[in-house]
Amino acid sequence: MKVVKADLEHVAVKPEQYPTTLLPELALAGRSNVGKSSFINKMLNRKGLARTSGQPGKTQTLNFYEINEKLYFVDVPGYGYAKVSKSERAAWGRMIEEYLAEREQLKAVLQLVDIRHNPSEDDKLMYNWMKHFEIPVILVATKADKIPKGKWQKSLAQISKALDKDPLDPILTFSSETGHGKEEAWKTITKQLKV
Ligand SMILES: Nc1nc2c(ncn2[C@@H]2O[C@H](COP(=O)(O)OP(=O)(O)OP(=O)(O)O)[C@@H](O)[C@H]2O)c(=O)[nH]1
Repeated sequence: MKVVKADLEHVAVKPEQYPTTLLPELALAGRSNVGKSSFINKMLNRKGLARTSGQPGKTQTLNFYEINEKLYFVDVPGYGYAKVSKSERAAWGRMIEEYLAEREQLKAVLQLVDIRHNPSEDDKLMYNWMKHFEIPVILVATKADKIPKGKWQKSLAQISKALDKDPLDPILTFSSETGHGKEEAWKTITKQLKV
């Protein structure tokens, strides 16, 4: 998809602050530091739109990016960041759960995992939880430039196995560094969201 317009339109911590439009939404989830902000910026051709900090755990709100007046990317705060307190973690859980479990406009979740590592317990919990709620998941293995291309398939197979991935959920490779996987990701997203 050619992105002609992309802006952060809504920042929410509760449902009253969600957009009132009926555009389809794609939520983006992943461990802190997995490369979510970099993914968003690359997909939207906008360098500084989503913050890339190198400091994990920064985003604590649901950020709605409206794209071409057709769909939203919803940036969900990264999970599995060790330094947040128990109460912060609980608040995070409630906010995310409220959104993921109840939002009508949510058509799919794009879950990012690092291609170099086996999925963490948090990755597995998140994936299983989405499957429990019957939300389609698009898995994206990030930082693909960090391992040789010859190892990609093996890593994808390992990740799929560890997550007990539903065969219907696509798994793609991506690099924000090189732009690899961008077209495929857009194809998969537009198909899933029917936009
Ligand atoms: N080599 C390489 N580095 C990447 C890639 N994607 C992200 N990074 C680096 O990984 C670090 C984390 O990236 P972010 O995009 O800030 O990660 P995030 O998931 O948004 O982090 P939080 O804000 O903590 O949720 C940064 O130093 C990025 O430059 C990639 O595809 N390749």
